[in-house]
Amino acid sequence: TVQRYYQKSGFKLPPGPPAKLMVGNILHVPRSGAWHIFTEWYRSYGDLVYLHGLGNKVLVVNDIQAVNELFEKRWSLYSHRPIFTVVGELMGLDQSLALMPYGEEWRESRKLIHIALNPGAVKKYYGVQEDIAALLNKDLLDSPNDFMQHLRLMAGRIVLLVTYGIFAKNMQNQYIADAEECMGIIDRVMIPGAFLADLIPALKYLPSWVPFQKEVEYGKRVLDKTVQLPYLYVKEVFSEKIAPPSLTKDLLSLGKTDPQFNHRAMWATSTMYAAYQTFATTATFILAMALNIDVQKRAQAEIDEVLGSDHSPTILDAPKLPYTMAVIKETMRWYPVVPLSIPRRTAEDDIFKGCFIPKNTIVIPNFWAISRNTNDPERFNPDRFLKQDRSGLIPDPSEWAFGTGRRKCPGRYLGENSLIAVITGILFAFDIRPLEDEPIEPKFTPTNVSHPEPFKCIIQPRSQEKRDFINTRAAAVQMTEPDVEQCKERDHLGKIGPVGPMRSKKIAEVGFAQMEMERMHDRQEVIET
Ligand code: HEM
Repeated sequence: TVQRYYQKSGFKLPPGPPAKLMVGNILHVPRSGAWHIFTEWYRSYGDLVYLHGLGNKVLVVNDIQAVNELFEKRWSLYSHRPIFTVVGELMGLDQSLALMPYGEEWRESRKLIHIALNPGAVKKYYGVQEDIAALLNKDLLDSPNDFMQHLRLMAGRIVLLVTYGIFAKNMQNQYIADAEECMGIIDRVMIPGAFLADLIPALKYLPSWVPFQKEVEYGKRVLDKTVQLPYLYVKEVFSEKIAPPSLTKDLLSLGKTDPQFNHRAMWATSTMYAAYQTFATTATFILAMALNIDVQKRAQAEIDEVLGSDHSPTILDAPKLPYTMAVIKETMRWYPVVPLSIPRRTAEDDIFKGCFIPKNTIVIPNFWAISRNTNDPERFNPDRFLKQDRSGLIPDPSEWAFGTGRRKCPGRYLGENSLIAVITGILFAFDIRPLEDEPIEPKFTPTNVSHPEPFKCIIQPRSQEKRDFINTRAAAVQMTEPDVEQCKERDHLGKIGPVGPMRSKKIAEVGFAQMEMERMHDRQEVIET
């Protein structure tokens, strides 16, 4: 079909690596960490790289101007999401705002989430974010070697507090544990092509008897729990008039009771997966600081000079700390944690830069290539964001690392504030350095949200005074975890029935297709090597 349209339109498809054999070149893309190979292809083929195979069409866009032109100016064509057969259709995640197709339901859900996440509304969470940053510092003081775990808890705590008003004492908190499990699954399966059923949706109807179906069932169960339980908890305490401030409380206060609203509100508030991005960015920051002591010292000197040593930074101090803010921007540029964003899908055929882009093409903005499009890209250099004349320089990551156009990240203000609270708080209190006998080799996970692989470094309070300060500040935080018994699945599940429309009855039949395609994939590799 592509060929026919292409001939009819008289325009060429964008360039790309040649399709090979039956399965085409999509299967040549590593199933994860694809941004590296995409960026190599960018160097060979240019801003637009086209891949196709098995009836799938993928356009990788490697240039920020081109991404803006498509997603902002041509939003009506470029605001759909791909159909993720496995994680979306089969597990049910296509009911969430992030994967929903563009349209009325998406608009209504986005309006709801905007109530709590717009630039004005997020101000009411400054205190919560600063308190969580203070608790993080206390955890880093008590067990610095577990810093990755502490960053995870910090990120989960912020999203849980903002969306549901629930404080989590530790990672064993039921909601955090469910969300972690859920995010692990999403991360593994959300890369297009991670499951071959995503490439060949029709195969989900083939008969099957193998483990893939179990993964789908399991994923769906975990997703249901993660979405339902905290929402239902807030509903319960809201009816008792004891719900603390939160996005869910704001929505329940609208007084709508119809099942459609309930369903929409529950899915709109289920943004726990967003905690992963905050965790990934702060972990990247720790890594960058351990590798760039001079940058760290300069930011600490700025914080000391502007704020003195007995006043921990607040989010409102950000404008007074330009170098520290440049460190945050450079962290987001040096390693963009969502290197391929969340892809889009074309609603209709289009012509762009003299090339034909067919309807239903998956469009992937390659943030990784964009982040490398600057002088000496591997060097961690915050100064690149301080130059007076920024023309010709890489744009500020807040203009691209959260996406662009109508589906740009609605959590960006909240996310940026979390980064400010946490990063300035750590720089204020701690020195970070590598172990003397164990140099750090930076490695990142090849997952959809990519973060540093575990590494070792020393995180120490900068002085006895700072140590005392960390303890006093953390002791001042007044938060308690709600009764865990109320979080238990048995209290809530089943009260409102299935979370969404009934899913395909053929779920049980996907496995065989998956296995068959895996075998084809393996065979393909054998043929090529
Ligand atoms: C450092 C933190 C974060 C980064 C780097 C980030 C990045 C992104 C990116 C790249 C997208 C895709 C946008 C596009 O298609 O153009 C996105 C979407 C989204 N983000 Fe974030 N995000 C962050 C934090 C958050 C937070 C804290 C929340 C909510 C509490 C959130 C909620 C969402 C939602 C709901 C979407 C889907 C929007 C839609 O499809 O309409 N994000 N984010």
